[in-house]
Order: sequence, then structure tokens, then C-alpha cells
Amino acid sequence: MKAFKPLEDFFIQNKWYYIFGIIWLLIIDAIQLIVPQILRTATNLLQEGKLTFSGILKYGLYIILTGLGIAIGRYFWRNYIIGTSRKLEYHLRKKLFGHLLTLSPNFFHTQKTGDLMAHATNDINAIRHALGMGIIMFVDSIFITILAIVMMIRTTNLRLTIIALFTLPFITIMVRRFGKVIHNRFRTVQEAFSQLTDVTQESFAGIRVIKSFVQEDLVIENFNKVNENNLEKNLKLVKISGVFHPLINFISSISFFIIIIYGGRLVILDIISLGDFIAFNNYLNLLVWPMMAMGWVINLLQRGIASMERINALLEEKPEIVDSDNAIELNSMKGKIEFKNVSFKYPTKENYALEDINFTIEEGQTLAIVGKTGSGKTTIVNLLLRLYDIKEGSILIDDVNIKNIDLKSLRENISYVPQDNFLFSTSIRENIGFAFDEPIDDETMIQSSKLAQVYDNIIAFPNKFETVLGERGVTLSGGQKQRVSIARALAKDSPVLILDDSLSAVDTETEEKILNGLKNIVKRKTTIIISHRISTVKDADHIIVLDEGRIVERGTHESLLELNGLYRYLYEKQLLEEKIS
Ligand SMILES: Nc1ncnc2c1ncn2[C@@H]1O[C@H](COP(=O)(O)OP(=O)(O)OP(=O)(O)O)[C@@H](O)[C@H]1O
Repeated sequence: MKAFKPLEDFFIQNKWYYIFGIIWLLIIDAIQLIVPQILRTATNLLQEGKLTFSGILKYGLYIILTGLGIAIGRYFWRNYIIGTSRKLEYHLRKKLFGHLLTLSPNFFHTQKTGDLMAHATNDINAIRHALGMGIIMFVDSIFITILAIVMMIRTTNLRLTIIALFTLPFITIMVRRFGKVIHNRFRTVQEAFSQLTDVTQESFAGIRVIKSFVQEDLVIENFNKVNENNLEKNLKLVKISGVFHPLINFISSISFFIIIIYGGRLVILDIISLGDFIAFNNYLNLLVWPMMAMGWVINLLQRGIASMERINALLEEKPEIVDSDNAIELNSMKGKIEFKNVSFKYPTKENYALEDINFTIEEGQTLAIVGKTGSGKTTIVNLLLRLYDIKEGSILIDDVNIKNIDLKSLRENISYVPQDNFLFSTSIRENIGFAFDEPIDDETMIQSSKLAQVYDNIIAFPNKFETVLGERGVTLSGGQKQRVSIARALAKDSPVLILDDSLSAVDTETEEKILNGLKNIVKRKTTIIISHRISTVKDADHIIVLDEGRIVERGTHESLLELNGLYRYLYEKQLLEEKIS
């Protein structure tokens, strides 16, 4: 139970819902226990020939009234307890999601998205069940069991009660045993189903590759395999459920069998009345559910605790990158950037991704970084944005170590166009205005999309800036995506602009237009341009050439060409490629 400690605040805040829910639950339990008494009186009167038609109507009415009372009470406890467990689910999901977003990218590199999704769905569901239905079953089964047994002993016969109760605990044992197996099989059904959805989703997403490689048969064969697996797992679940329910019915019918034989004898011998016998059967019937509930409740609680422990482990995960105690806010960043003796290894790697990096970019200057793939270009940006922290060397902005700059203010002062151009499945307007809390104003949106040379494309769509992107919307070309991503960064208008291979998917003519358009902006900002293409970087104030994590050459376009080194080699190779194409 210690596992639920982090939810203490929630329980305190919602204690009245739980208390009212439990009170209603107890009220309807008490009403349920009246029904056998009504039947007892009515039957005894019938047997004695004292019941008139109006009497029958009266007792019938009592039964209906208890039914109504139970229905009303159920409505309230469902609302109070199940409703609160839904709030708990919302609260926990919000807390977990909010916490996960504080964690560093490295955490997401080491965790599978599927596992995180499973925590956010299955584990939170298990906690909701334990603290919703679990509580209800627990209170209900204890209360009904005690009261029904007391009523059976007090109003009918002790011996009959002991005999009748003999088989009932087997129901609890069976529910416990079968409950575990059913749960495991249910989980494999869920896994098989999610495998089926994954394969289906991937087949539709990759439809162009499948068709162009004429591999429809292979894909159908794969699909059939997972579909068969799903069927097999479902049949296993059906089989065990098929045994479980009749078995429980059978065990409870043994009790009724004993009662009919022994209780019937007591009626014949006139030790108990027929009304007692009927009431007793009713009490016994009421006891079957709590016996099952006891079994379920133990399983629900065990699963809930295990899930809560997994969620707690995630909630205790500390963000690797946090503000230092004396972090300062950069309200008007000028944009001088300095890397001093920076060396860096990714936490999961043995080798250095960057070694002994030194450079300075003065306010308003442009630095270009070129180098072969995997040479460490993006890593420089990752470090500047503090997506990873360095242990060797220092990075300064406006002469302040970035470790001493408030993280939010550091990132707010940098407009970044990432290499993967990730866009959200919302409208183009919302994507371009992503940096703002309020909807973006038309002027900024239009201006930045014009500068990114994507305005004409956007207004050619029927819904223009309201065009929704992604699966249920328009699919943009690689180059259009890059340019929307550039527009998003330009709209943010921060003192530092970083373009990470952001023009690779556009043709050289569009590239030229974008670079020309950016000229005025770039003059005002400190800019880092990462590119494979020399044409993109040739006008930069400084160019550094990276190779295997080290700066091997540096200078301007002209001075680097004169060096006759890697830069010149890359330049000539690209000239040749251009000529050939
Ligand atoms: N998150 C990460 N975890 C571990 N290693 C990484 C990570 N990101 C990059 N690396 C490794 O660090 C090295 C430098 O990668 P980086 O992405 O900086 O190269 P790049 O020059 O930007 O390459 P490209 O031009 O292909 O984008 C590579 O060996 C890469 O495999």
C-alpha cells in the first residue's frame, strides 16, 4: 500500500467523494439484506393462508421499492467512486506526461516509446481499477458477507449456515487462481492485437514501398501470421473463460444442493419455516458475489500496486539537465557564442562524438559547419541547446556559461530548424506559430512563410494556412516540410538562428531564394548553418570543417579553398555532381 503514497494529496482532496460513495454503497447493501426478510414474511403468511391479494400487492411493492432504492444508490456510488477513479486516472496521466516532458532526450533514447505508452495506458488503467472497482468490491464484499452471515445465523439456523458456507470459500480460491491465468491470457490478447495494429499501420504507411517492390504477397503473409496469432490468443482466452464461469456456478450450486437437501429436511421436520428457507436461500445467493469479489479484489490490488510501483519509478526519474541554483535569465541576448575546449561523448557511447572544439561567433555573425555525415555537426547544436550537458570544456553565450543560464530562457533565445523537420498533425498556422502561447498573428505568419519561400505553396492549398497536416490531412513534400519548419523558426524571431541541414531537400534555385531572403535577417542575428552543400555555406563569416568529431579546417570560403584540404575536396565533388546532374 506504500506504493500509493504519491497519490496521498489526491485522496485528501477527494476524500468526501470516497466517503459519500462508501456510505451509499453501505446503504444499498443494507437494502439488499431487507429483500430476503420481505420474502420470508410473505412466504410465511402465504403458508399460513393469511395473505390476501392486497397483502401480496403490498409485499410486491416493497420489493419494487427496494429495487428502486438499490438503483438510485448504485447511481450515486458509481458516480462518487468510479467517477473519482476516472479523475484519478486523469490526474495521474497528467502528472506522468508532465513529468516525462521534463526529462532529457537521453531518457527517450534509452526507453522504448511502446513501453512508455504501456505505462500510460495499461498501468494507469490497473491503478484506476484497483482504486475504483477494487475499493467498491472490498467494502461491498466484507460488509455483505458479515451481515448476510449474521442474518442467516440469527434468523434461520446456525448449523444450516455452517453447512451452506462450507463450499463458498472455494469460489474465492478459484477466482484467485483463474483470475491470474485470465489476466495473463488477456494481456497476451492485447499484445497480439497491438502487433496486429502495428503491422496493419506499417503496411498502409509503407504502401508505396510495398507496391514498388511488388511485395504485396509477402506483406499479406506477414499479416496472416499476426492475424492467426491474434485468433489463437483469443481462443485461449475464450477457453479459460468458458471453464471459469460454469465452474463458479457449479461450486455455488453445490451449496444450494446441500441447502435444498438439509434445509428442506428442516422445513419438513418443522424446525424452520418455509419463509426461513426461502430467506436463507436468498442470503446464500447474496453471498456468491462477495466470494467472487474477494478473489478479484486481491488480484486487482496486486496488479494495482505493481503498476503503481512502475509509475513511481518513472516519476522518480530525475531530469539530467536542470537549472543551476544561480541560473540567470537572458532577457536581451546579444548572441555571442563561444565553445572552449569542448569534448563530448553521448552517454550510451564509448567514443567521443566531439573532441577539443574551439570557436567563437561574434554577435550577428554567421558560422557554417560542414563535414561528412556523422562528423558531429548536429552534436554541436545539441550541446548549445543543452539537450545534453558537457563534462569537458565550456560553452558560453554572451560570456555566460550556458550551465548558468536559465534553461527556458536559453532555449527561447534560439530559433532552431532541426534536421528531421518534425511537424505536428495540426494546421499549418499552428505549426508556424508553435513558439507562441497565443495564436500567431497573420502578419508574422505570412512574412515568415514568404521568407521561407513556402507562402505560394500554402496559399495554393484550398484551406491555405488552415490546412491540416499529417495522417488525416495534407502530405507535404520533403522540401515543403523543410520550408514550413524554417518559417516556424523565423516566426520565433530569436537572436540566434540555427539551420541544421535545413535546405537539403530544396533545389539550388529555391535555396538561393531562401538564402537571399534571409540575408537581412541573418545580418541581425547570430546564425549557425549546418550543411552538406558548399553552396549553402559559402557566404558565411566563418566556416569550420568537421571530421570525426574534430575541427580539421577553418576559415572563409576562399581561404578554405586555398588550403586544398577536405573543404576543397567536398567543393569539387559537389561541382562535379552538379555538372553530371
Ligand atoms: N543521441 C545519440 N546517442 C548516441 N550517439 C549519437 C546520438 N546522436 C548522434 N550520435 C552519434 O554521434 C556522432 C555524430 O553525430 P551527429 O548527428 O552530430 O553527426 P552529423 O555530422 O550531424 O551527421 P549528419 O550529417 O548525418 O546529420 C555519430 O557517430 C552518431 O552516431
